[in-house]
Amino acid sequence: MTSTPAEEPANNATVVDMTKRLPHPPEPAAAPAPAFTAPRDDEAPLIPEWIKSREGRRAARRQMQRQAHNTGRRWVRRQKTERGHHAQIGRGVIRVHSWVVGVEGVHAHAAKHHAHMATKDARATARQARFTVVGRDKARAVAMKHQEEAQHAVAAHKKARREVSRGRMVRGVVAYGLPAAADAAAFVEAGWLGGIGALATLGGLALIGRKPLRAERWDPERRSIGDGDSMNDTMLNDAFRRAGIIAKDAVLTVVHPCGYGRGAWQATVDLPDTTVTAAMKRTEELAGQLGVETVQVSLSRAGRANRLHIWVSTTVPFTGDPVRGPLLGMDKPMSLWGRVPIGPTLRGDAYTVSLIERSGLVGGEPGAGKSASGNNILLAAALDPHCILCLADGKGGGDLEPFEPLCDQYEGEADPEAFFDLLGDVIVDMKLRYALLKSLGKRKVTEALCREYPLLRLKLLWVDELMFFTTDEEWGRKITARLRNIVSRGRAAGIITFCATQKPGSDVVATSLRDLLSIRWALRCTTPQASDTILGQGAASAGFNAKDIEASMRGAGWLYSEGSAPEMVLAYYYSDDEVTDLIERAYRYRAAAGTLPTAAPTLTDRLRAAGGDGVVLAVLLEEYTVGDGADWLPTSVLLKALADAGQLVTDRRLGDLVVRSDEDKVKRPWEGARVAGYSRQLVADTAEKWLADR
Ligand SMILES: Nc1ncnc2c1ncn2[C@@H]1O[C@H](COP(=O)(O)OP(=O)(O)OP(=O)(O)O)[C@@H](O)[C@H]1O
Repeated sequence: MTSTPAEEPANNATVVDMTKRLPHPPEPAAAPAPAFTAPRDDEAPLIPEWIKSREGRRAARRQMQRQAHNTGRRWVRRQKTERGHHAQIGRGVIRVHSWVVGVEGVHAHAAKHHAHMATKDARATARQARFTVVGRDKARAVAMKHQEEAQHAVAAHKKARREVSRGRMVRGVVAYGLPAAADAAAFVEAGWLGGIGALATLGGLALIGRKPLRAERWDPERRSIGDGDSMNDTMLNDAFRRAGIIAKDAVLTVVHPCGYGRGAWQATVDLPDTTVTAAMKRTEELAGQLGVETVQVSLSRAGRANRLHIWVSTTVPFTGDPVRGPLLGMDKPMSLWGRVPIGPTLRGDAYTVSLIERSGLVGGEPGAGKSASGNNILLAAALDPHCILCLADGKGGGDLEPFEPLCDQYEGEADPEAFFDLLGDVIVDMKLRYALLKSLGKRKVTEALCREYPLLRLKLLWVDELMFFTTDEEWGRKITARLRNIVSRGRAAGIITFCATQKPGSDVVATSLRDLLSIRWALRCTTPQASDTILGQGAASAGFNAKDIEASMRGAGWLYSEGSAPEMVLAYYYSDDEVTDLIERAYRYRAAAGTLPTAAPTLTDRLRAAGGDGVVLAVLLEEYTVGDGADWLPTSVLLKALADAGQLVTDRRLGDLVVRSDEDKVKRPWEGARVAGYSRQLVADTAEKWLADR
C-alpha cells in the first residue's frame, strides 16, 4: 500500500513511520571553514593544505624513511655486483693506469722485434761476406747495407723507448701527481679537508670506472675483435653483411657457436645464398670489419659448398719465436718416400708434404725465408741416405755450401754453363733410368725398385735462385729447355726438381716450366701479381695472397701441395748450428749405408756405362790420353787401339760414327808420311752428343 501525500498525517512528530531510518543525532555546530585562498604564484608551491598539517608531515616523514631504507638496501645489494662503488673505483684505477701506460709500448715492441731481426740479418750477411770467395765485393756491399739497416733499426728502437718513457712520465704526473698533491695540500691546510679531497679522488675514479667494459655494453655497430670484443653471432652477421658476403637482410645459420681456444675465435656457419669460395674472395673486407689483419682470418670449407669454418686469431700469427723442426728429434735415417714435415699451419696443425712424383716452385721477396724454408726439404732429403743430392746455387752464396759433401753434383759458382752441363748429366741419368725401367718392364720408380737398383734411387735436383741461370743471355733458354725436360719426364724416373726464386715472373720461370711444377710455395711477395705467378692466376683474389703476409712473419707462406686450396704454413726453422748438426748426422748415415758420393763419373765412365757405341767412343777417347797425350791421332792408331780392346771396328764404321768435315779429313804428317786421322776434340764432341741423344 502506498500512501499519497494527501493521506499523510498532519502531525509528523507524533506518528512514527517505521519504514524510515532514524535520523542521526544532530551534529554539534562546527566552526565555519575558513575561506580557502590560493597562494599567489610568487608565494608558495601548490601543495595540498593537508601536507602542511601534522598528519601530513608525519606521513611525509614515514615516506622518506621508507625511501632511505630501500636506497640503503639497494646500495648494499649493488656493492656485490660489477656496478658497486668499489668495483667502479677498481675499474677507474685500472683505466687510469692503462691511460698512463699508454699504447706506445706496442710500437716500441715492434721496433724491438725489427731491430732484433735486422741485427740478426746483419750478422748473418757479415759472416757470409767473410767466407765468400767469389763475388766477395758484392757480398760485402750487401753486408754493409744490412749493417746500416740494423743501426737504423736499433736507433729507432731506442727512440721508441724514449718516447714511451716520456709519455708515461707526463701522463703519470697528470693522473697521479696532481690529485696526490691537491689531497696532501688540503690535509695540511685542514685535516678534514684532506678527507674530503680523498673522497673526491675516489669519486672521480668511480666516475671514470662507472661503466663495466662488457661486450653487451658496447654499441653493436662498433663491435670488433680488434677492440678486444668477443666474437658472437651478432658481430659475425654484422661483419659478413658489411663485407658484402651476405645480403643486408640475410642471416648466417650457426652450426657450431662462436668459441675461443688456442688464441683464436672459431665458429662454423652456413652461408645463405653464397658459397665458401665466394666468401674467401672477400677475406680482406671481412678482416677489416672484424678489426683485424687479413692474415688473422682464415676461412675454410667445412664439408659443404656453403658451410664455412671461420678462424680469427687475436694476435698476428707467426710472429713469435721460430718453431723448432722435428728432424732434430729423429734418431734414425729418414725416408723421402714418407712425408716431409714442413711446419705448423695457422690453426696449429703440423703440415707435411709428399715429394714422390712431385716437383716444386718456392718464391718470395728477398729475406722472406726461402732458404730457411727450403732447408726443411733439403735436410729431409739429406737425412735419407739413399737420396741422391744434386744442388745448384744461382746466388753463388753460401746457403747450400754445407750440403756440398753430401752432393753427387754441386754447382755453387752461379756459372750458367756449368749448370747447363749439370742438367745434361741429369738428363743422361734420367735416360739410363728409363732404359733400366724399360728392361724391367716397369713404368715408374717404386720404393721397392729404388731399394733394389742403386741407379733408381730418388734424386733431388734443387736449384736456388733460378733467376741467375734462366735470365742469362747465352744459356738462359737452353737451361729452361733442359729443366722443362727434366721436370716433365723425371718425375716417374724418381727425379724430384725444386726451383727457388726471388722473382717468379715469366721472364725467370717460363710459363711452360712453371705449369709443370706441382708444389707451389709462396712466401711474402711484394705484389699480388708476384703471389699469383707462384700460386696460379686468380689465387690472390680468391683469398690466397702472399702480399698480405706481414714482414715480421718470416718463413710464413701459402703452400699448395695437395687438396683444394693453399694453406698458410710457417716453416720450421733450423739455425746454422742445427743445420750443421743434421748434415753431420746425414754424413754418418750415408757413410754407414755406403752412399756417400764418389768422384763424379767421367765422360768415359758414362760412355762405358751406356754400352754399345759408347764403349767404342770411350776406347777412342782413352787412346788420346796415352803417354803425353795427343790432340790428333791417325785412323790406323785408333783402329788398332779398338782391336786391342776387343772392338772390331772398320775404317768405314769409324767414319760413320765420328763424322768429319772436309777440313777434318785433311791429312797430317805422322812419322814421315801424311795420313788421315781424327782430332780428340771431334771425338769428345761426338761422344757428348751421342750421350745426350740417347
Ligand atoms: N721459418 C722461419 N722462422 C723464423 N725465422 C725465419 C724463418 N725463415 C726465415 N727466418 C728469418 O729470416 C731470415 C732470412 O731468411 P732466408 O735467408 O731464408 O731468406 P731468403 O728468402 O732465402 O733470402 P734471400 O732471397 O735474400 O736469399 C733468416 O735469417 C731468419 O732469421
